[in-house]
Amino acid sequence: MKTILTAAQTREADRYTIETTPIASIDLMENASLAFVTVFMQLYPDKNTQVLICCGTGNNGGDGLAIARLLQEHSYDGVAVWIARFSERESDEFATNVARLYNTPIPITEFFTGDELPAIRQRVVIDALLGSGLNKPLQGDWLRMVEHINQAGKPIVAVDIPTGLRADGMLPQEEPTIQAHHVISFQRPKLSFFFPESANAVERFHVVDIGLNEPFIEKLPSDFKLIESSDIQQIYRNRKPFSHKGTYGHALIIAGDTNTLGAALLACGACLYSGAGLTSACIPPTGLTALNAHLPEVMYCTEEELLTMWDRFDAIGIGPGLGQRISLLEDCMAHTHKPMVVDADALTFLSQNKGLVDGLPKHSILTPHMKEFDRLFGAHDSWWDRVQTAREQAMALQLIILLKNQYTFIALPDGNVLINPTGNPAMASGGMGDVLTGMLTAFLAQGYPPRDAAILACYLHGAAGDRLATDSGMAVVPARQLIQAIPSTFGNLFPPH
Ligand SMILES: NC(=O)C1=CN([C@@H]2O[C@H](COP(=O)(O)OP(=O)(O)OC[C@H]3O[C@@H](n4cnc5c(N)ncnc54)[C@H](OP(=O)(O)O)[C@@H]3O)[C@@H](O)[C@H]2O)[C@@H](O)CC1
Ligand SMILES: Nc1ncnc2c1ncn2[C@@H]1O[C@H](COP(=O)(O)OP(=O)(O)O)[C@@H](O)[C@H]1O
Ligand SMILES: [K+]
Repeated sequence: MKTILTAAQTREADRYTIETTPIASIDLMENASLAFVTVFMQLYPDKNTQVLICCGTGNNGGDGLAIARLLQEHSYDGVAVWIARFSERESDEFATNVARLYNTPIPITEFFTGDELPAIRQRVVIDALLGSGLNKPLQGDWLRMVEHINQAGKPIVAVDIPTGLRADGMLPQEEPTIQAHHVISFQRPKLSFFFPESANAVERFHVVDIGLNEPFIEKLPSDFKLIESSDIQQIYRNRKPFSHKGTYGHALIIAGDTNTLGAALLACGACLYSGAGLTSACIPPTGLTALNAHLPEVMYCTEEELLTMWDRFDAIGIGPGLGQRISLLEDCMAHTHKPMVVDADALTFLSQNKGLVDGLPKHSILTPHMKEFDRLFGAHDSWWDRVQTAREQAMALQLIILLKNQYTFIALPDGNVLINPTGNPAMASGGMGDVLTGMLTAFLAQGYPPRDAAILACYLHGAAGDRLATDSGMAVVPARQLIQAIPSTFGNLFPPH
């Protein structure tokens, strides 16, 4: 897992690296600029691309100047530089890079307060106006320049962070920023990239290693950790020789009502395809034919039969499409003390009966989307506040709260908040959450501790969606199709020995 840093911690890591390694600040800037250029050249391999690099006079601007020089050295002949001279101050590294740039043929135009800004004719703009040194909202000439660049309608590639965007997670809704198509960020993604309020500023981000001291970074205190594929490799257990269905647990999905049976089928399908040894479905009798037709591997269980069967299940997932059958949640809580997965209608029921939340088995996994979360824990104006509440409630209630979004936040009882990096907007369609519930239940049934089950399910759910969107070119990924992609996603990540 990678620790996500605040802007202040990044400066600390910067300082520490310079003090303890034989590398000068200007060379660190050169590393960063080289790393930027490597990714930029993959994005825009045509060396005839006309590129305008807009620089401030701090270190972000210093990066921009070095990038201009490096692109020119790589035979990009149409590079031009603008320098925004709206501040008296310039950093030492900026000054060094200006001097270096004057030894090249690259045209440089400087703009002072009130200067008119010419039309932008280049094909791509690199934004190196302000970086993580931002300490107030944009205004005056800075704001005018940022709006001018956005209005040019050209693809923008931001250096480290789009100008105007705060690095940390607390983001006011209305602050103007550069609207970047790509952000090439140094060493770590900024925390703000994972919050929906940054959607206008960041379309896609890439992270490049610039050589900051990793052991130092990983010791810095942070509540936020980014899940990586190596975590999944560590957690996931391949299926064993001589194992049988009993090895992989018996999962129960309590879901569906007369008109919402699809949700139950999706959750059961996901549970089956995620490797539960046995899957049982407690659905209404009207759904039996559909269950047999669509998922013959899944067993049916009536509400009455449940009364004598609770002990047979290794894990229970409850809620998708449960509708009027919601009293089953209380039955379930009365009879099982194992961590369970609580989703959808079961969450709504909890928000109407808040006293019940305390009675959930410890380390149960709650999977609210934004609206379900706010119904349960109160309205929130920003995602930062919502994530803070998730963190506090996960600790107070000793539950795992999966706050679902493009980047799902996994708030753990120990106060850590894990961020899942996989998934994409092709997955934004009904039933996707039901699939996640099925996956979570399957991993609990297979004996993964709840924290590991949460990490595995979120990561693989998103990774399956990414495979379909990226490798198979699907613009929209229906939930049913995602289920079918689960086994091959496992297979690709963990090839059998
Ligand atoms: N850390 C690393 O690992 C490495 C970092 N590197 C690079 O350094 C970048 C950070 O550089 P930085 O600290 O010089 O700040 P930067 O963003 O250029 O701002 C400059 C000055 O602008 C000002 N200012 C602030 N807000 C403002 C506003 N709204 N409107 C107007 N002015 C505003 C403020 O000065 P003040 O106004 O407070 O005097 C601030 O000091 C980082 O993003 C990365 O690109 C790499 O080179 C290599 C290694
Ligand atoms: N833009 C997106 N990028 C990645 N994942 C997404 C995106 N939109 C939705 N998802 C995922 O799809 C699921 C949606 O859950 P939910 O809203 O409960 O769906 P439903 O109730 O229709 O089953 C979540 O796991 C969420 O992370
Ligand atoms: K920038």
